[in-house]
Amino acid sequence: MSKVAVIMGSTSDLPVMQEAVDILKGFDIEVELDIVSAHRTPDKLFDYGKNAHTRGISVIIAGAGGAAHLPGMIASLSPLPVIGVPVKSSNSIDGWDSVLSILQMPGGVPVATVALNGAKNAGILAAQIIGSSDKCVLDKIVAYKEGLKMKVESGARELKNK
Ligand SMILES: Nc1c(C(=O)O)ncn1[C@@H]1O[C@H](COP(=O)(O)O)[C@@H](O)[C@H]1O
Repeated sequence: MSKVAVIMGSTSDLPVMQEAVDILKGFDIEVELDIVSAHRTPDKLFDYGKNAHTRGISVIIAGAGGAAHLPGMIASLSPLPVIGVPVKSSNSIDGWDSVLSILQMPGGVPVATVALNGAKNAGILAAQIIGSSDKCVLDKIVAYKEGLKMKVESGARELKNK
């Protein structure tokens, strides 16, 4: 069974990153949660990036704020797809520091960057990557999208009846 790693630079990122965990669990996808910091725990970062694929992990979601080097460094070390979540941390320059650190990767080392604090979309994207080769997960994504459509339609009906 496929597993997604959700890692972040600090426990202070957890309120944002929890949204990725919740949506993945909603798709019945196993999650490995950890704190890894390129700046504060560089040895752990190297070990994590080099070995994640050997533990049955299929996708890595990495969230960090400020000078957010974690997603890019993990992408440099791992052969797995990495989804980066820019986190608006308390000391940030309105989140732009994190967005630009994660977004502007050099050629050859992609990080699929979602919106600021966009951990929920990171979780959905990870599920879609797994779903491209796992029919069971794909069916759950189809049902999820159907739910989104029904919600909009019921909102539109309510509006018409006002
Ligand atoms: N950007 C990074 C990295 C890294 O990129 O390795 N490690 C921690 N941090 C970020 O520092 C911010 C403040 O962290 P603290 O709240 O622990 O001071 C967090 O948003 C974290 O992701």
